[in-house]
Amino acid sequence: MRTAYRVETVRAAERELMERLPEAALMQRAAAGLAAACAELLDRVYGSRVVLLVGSGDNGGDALYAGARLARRGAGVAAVLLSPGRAHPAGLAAFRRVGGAVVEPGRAEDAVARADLVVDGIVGIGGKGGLRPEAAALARAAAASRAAVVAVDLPSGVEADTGEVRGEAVRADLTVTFGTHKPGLLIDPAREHAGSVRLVDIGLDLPADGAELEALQHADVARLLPVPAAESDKYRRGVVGVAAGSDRYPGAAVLAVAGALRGGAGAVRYVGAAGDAVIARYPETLVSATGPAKAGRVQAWAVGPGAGEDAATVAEVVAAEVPVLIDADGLRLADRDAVRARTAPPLLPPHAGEAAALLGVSREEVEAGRLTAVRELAEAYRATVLLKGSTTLVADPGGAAPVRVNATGTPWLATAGSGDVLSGVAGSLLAAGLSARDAGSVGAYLHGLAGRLAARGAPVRAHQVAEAVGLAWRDVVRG
Ligand SMILES: NC(=O)C1=CN([C@@H]2O[C@H](COP(=O)(O)OP(=O)(O)OC[C@H]3O[C@@H](n4cnc5c(N)ncnc54)[C@H](O)[C@@H]3O)[C@@H](O)[C@H]2O)[C@@H](O)CC1
Ligand SMILES: Nc1ncnc2c1ncn2[C@@H]1O[C@H](COP(=O)(O)OP(=O)(O)O)[C@@H](O)[C@H]1O
Ligand SMILES: [K+]
Repeated sequence: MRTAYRVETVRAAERELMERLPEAALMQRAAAGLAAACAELLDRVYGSRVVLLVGSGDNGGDALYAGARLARRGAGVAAVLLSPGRAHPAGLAAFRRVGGAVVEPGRAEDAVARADLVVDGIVGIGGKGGLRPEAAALARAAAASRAAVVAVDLPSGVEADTGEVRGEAVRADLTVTFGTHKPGLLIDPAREHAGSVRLVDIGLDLPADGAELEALQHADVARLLPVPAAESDKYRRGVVGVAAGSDRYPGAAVLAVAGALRGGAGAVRYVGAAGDAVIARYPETLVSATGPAKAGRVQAWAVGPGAGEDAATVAEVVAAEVPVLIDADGLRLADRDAVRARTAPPLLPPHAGEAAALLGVSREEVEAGRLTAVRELAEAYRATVLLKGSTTLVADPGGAAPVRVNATGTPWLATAGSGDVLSGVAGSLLAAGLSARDAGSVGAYLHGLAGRLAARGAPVRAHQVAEAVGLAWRDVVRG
């Protein structure tokens, strides 16, 4: 499991560790990791041109100490000091001792333009809001130059705790972060500014139950996948009910069933107007002619994809005793009070547009503040909410558990019907006995990986994503 902690938790762990260590030891650990990552990126340190962008806090201190290390290895290192009188004194002294140069005011953008590597030590976890104007000008110069950009701890200007980017921010090729990931490194739009992320262990002791975010890895997913035992039969493996599709949108039913057949349940039962289309494509489906309430034994329902205006079916599913997933048209048609009144919180997987409609805000607002949006929705609907998109987030109501983040996906998944496949996969996992939180996050993990495997860098259709879920499953199990 990969975890990310909020700034206040990082600072508390840092204080506790500093009491036991000699002065500046932590910063030296950070700088050593940072310099090593820079050296790797440069390939040849000797003779390379490195420019440090140095703010007035400890983030700038890290950059200065790392710059001193690179200078000792023969790089030509110059520092741009944003507030010359307030740069980290010991870091600056160490940098000057090895012959590091300070760039004169007025020459900074020119130096950045000619650099091989720019180290962004403007601001780290002490940052507030977007970059101030002088810093923003340097970020633009770095983006315009051919230099590689390495961010220290975080790309300057992004919000560490939320992943929001409220103004201008540095765009890095690599971010070297210390002690733990910060939420902003895993959630868009900030994640996109970070480039690839390398974590340097500086010995911080973080509380096991205090993470803000967690990201499942292959091994975590492998442990959660439902695997039939010797005594299993199709009922024990779980029957998932899919209530989807309409005369107008029969394809959504086929795609949701395609996902459900590959999500680990023992059988898929279908109710709705698209029974003929479903059975033609998937003869293994149990098609019922009734509504959900009379359809027969089901351990979980997935309702909503392509449902059109069929509010009655959605209401029957919302009233069901078993776990339910409510998606797409179902999100619009479901009665909020009935959703909130359920004993077992349902799983709701909106995309940003659907989430915006449920919250009564704009889509842009949801995309700019994904973490806030997913938490608010989970509270408003007393539901486990899976907010889809470039970084998928899964939040439980109550706010106590870390939000799960999934990054296995690819933008190729932004294709019509791929969300219907996810509904089927996650519904199937619910029927197999996973909690809403696990079904959502394991479903998103498999679906994202399936998208990647199916696309391999080219356009992909939703059906191919469903077909690749088995490949993703095997990939996870193999480790
Ligand atoms: N907390 C930890 O565990 C460790 C922290 N270290 C480093 O220390 C950093 C935190 O240092 P600080 O607390 O001194 O804070 P920072 O250096 O992150 O930021 C504070 C400085 O940034 C300026 N600033 C704030 N918002 C700005 C904006 N929007 N535009 C331009 N400038 C802005 C402030 O005026 C202040 O001078 C970490 O990010 C990391 O790089 C490491 O040295 C090792 C351990
Ligand atoms: N930029 C992106 N990067 C990664 N995954 C994405 C991106 N955009 C969309 N997706 C994924 O693609 C799927 C699209 O679902 P959805 O928007 O509901 O499509 P549809 O309604 O056509 O089925 C979701 O799983 C979502 O997370
Ligand atoms: K930084």
